[in-house]
Amino acid sequence: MNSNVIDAVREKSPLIHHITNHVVMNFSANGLLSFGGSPIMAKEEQEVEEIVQVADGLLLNIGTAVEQDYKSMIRAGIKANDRGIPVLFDPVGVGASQFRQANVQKLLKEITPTVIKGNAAEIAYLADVKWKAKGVDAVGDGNVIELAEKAFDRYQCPVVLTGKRDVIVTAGKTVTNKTGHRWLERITGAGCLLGTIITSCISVDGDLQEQLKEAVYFYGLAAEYASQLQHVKGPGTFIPHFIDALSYDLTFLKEATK
Ligand SMILES: Nc1ncnc2c1ncn2[C@@H]1O[C@H](COP(=O)(O)OP(=O)(O)OP(=O)(O)O)[C@@H](O)[C@H]1O
Ligand SMILES: Cc1ncsc1CCO
Repeated sequence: MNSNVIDAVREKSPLIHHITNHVVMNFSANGLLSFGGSPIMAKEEQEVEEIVQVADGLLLNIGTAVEQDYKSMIRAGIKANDRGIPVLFDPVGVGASQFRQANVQKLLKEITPTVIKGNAAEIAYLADVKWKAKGVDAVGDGNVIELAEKAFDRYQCPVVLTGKRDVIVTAGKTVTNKTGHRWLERITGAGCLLGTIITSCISVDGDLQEQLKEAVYFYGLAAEYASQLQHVKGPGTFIPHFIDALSYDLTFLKEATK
C-alpha cells in the first residue's frame, strides 16, 4: 500500500487556488502538478470569489503581497470559509516589516485558516516570541515544539512549523518530522511549495493530523531521494529531480532512501 492521503490526492486531483508570491508561482504550480493536484494562480479581487467557488483548497502566501493582494486574500478567505474548503496561511517574512505585520493581523481577524504554516521565525512572530530572522529566512535554533504549541494556543489553529525538524501541532497532539535535506534551504520556495502540497492533502477527506504528517514526511523523503541521485550535484540540479520525486509513490521513496 502507498499512502491513503497521497492516493486520495492523486485520485481527486484537487484544484488548489493560490494567492502566492511572484518568486514561487512557477515552482509551486509545477510541484503540485507533479504531485497529482491541479494549480490555479489568481489574485485579482474581482475574480477570486468565482475561483474559490470551484476550488478544493485555498493557499494564501504573503511573500510579495501588496495592499491589493491582501484585499483579494481576505475576500477569497471569507468565501473559502463560507464554503468550508480548507485554507492554508503562509505568513512569509511576516516579521520583516510593519506593513506585513499590520496586514497579517487584519487578515487573521477576518478569516479562519485551517492550517498556519511557516518557518520558526514566522511562527515566532505570530506566537509573540523573539526569534532571529534574515528577510524571509529563519536563523538559529531554539525550542521549536514550544514555539509551535504557543502559536497553536494563540490562534486556536493547527500549525506546521518547518525547518531541520518540522513540528505539527493539532488539537491535543504534537508530532515532529525529520525527513528532508539541507538543500531545501538552498533553493527558494521550498517552504512555499510544501504549503501547496499540504493544501492539496487537506483538501481530501480524512484526519487532519494524518494528512499534515503524511504531507511533510513525503515531501522530506522526496528531497532525500532526489539529493542522493548520482547526477544531482547541488541545489540547481536538485530542483528538477525533486519535482520528479514528488510524483513518486511513498513506498518507493521509503525503499529508495533506506
Ligand atoms: N536543514 C534542513 N534539513 C532538512 N530539511 C530541511 C532543512 N531545512 C529545511 N528543511 C525542509 O525544507 C522545507 C522548507 O522548510 P523551510 O523552513 O526552509 O521553509 P521556508 O523558510 O518557509 O522556505 P521558503 O521561504 O524558501 O519557502 C521543509 O520541508 C523542511 O522540512
Ligand atoms: C525570496 C522571497 N522573497 C519574498 S517571497 C520569497 C520566496 C521564498 O519565501
